[in-house]
Amino acid sequence: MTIERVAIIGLGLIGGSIGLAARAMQPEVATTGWDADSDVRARATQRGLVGAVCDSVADAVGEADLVILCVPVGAMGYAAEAIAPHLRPGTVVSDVGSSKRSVGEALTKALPGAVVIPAHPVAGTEKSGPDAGFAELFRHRWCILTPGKDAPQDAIEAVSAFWEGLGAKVEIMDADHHDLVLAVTSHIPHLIAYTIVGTASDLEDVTRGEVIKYSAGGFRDFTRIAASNPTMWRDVFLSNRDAVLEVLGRFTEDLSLLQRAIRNGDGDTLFDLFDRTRTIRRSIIDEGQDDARADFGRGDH
Ligand SMILES: NC(=O)c1ccc[n+]([C@@H]2O[C@H](COP(=O)([O-])OP(=O)(O)OC[C@H]3O[C@@H](n4cnc5c(N)ncnc54)[C@H](O)[C@@H]3O)[C@@H](O)[C@H]2O)c1
Ligand SMILES: O=C(O)C(=O)C[C@]1(C(=O)O)C=C[C@@H](O)C=C1
Repeated sequence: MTIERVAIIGLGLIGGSIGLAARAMQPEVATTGWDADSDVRARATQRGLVGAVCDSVADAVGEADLVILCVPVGAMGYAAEAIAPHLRPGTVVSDVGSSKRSVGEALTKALPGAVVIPAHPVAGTEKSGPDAGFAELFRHRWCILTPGKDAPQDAIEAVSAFWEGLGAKVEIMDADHHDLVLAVTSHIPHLIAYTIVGTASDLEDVTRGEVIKYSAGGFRDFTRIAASNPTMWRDVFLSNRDAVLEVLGRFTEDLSLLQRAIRNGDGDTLFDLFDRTRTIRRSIIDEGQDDARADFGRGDH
């Protein structure tokens, strides 16, 4: 199948970035969009996030070959129910949710008989809303597709080609495996950042303002992550509960080992871990996974 018309539901950071990227890199594809928030629709029109920002969800999706739901994970089921009566036969429905098992189930339930190809672009920033999107967001970044085993191959290929056309690299994965991997690489790191910034803030009285005053280094990096969208991340943790709790259990065990090493003056344990993690950081840089962040200034502001 060929994708000639794409509808984007939710015109915040990710939906807006898809629209801008498609308009810049696949100008032959017509883009429509809709957002539940009228202020977002107005701003999306001003910024030209999609070719046409529609006044109704029906107008946005009615002619689409591909509809991409770009709303918080907890709203995916509602968004799918809203588009369901307006889809024509053959339209492929996808999403960009950060967790995949529960979203896939919600979409399949709300859209019986429709072709559903869940997706997750592993690219983003701590910003949100219609002003946050930019066309280069997905360049050189992974987009993971988690189609069910009965998903038609031509739809998988069409969605893959669309993402590759936005500059992304595509990988196919089982939804449960995705949720475990992303719990390790994305969800727990965000939880750790939220925790340390919250703990530091609670200690403000003890340190008499010095937490903020001297937050030039590592702590500042944590505050960027901890500034991420609260609605989005609440939904991610509630939707990926099992994998997050499993990884969190392992993490707290490892933290306890470090606690014991510090108490016992066991420098070898500390050094061995820090040496190993430095190697991991270097291998990530060598694989070029930091290129896009460096190129497009997504880091510290
Ligand atoms: N932010 C990231 O770094 C990142 C990266 C990859 C994937 N994601 C996923 O992308 C999705 C969107 O995240 P975002 O960062 O673009 O959020 P965002 O807050 O920037 O945008 C979400 C938009 O969805 C709209 N919306 C909410 N409910 C809706 C509904 N029922 N119908 C229509 N519009 C609705 C909101 O008004 C908002 O404009 C989430 O599922 C998130 O897990 C985010
Ligand atoms: O770079 C960031 O700020 C992000 O948080 C992006 C990030 C990530 O953890 O890597 C966040 C959530 C997504 O689902 C995908 C990407």
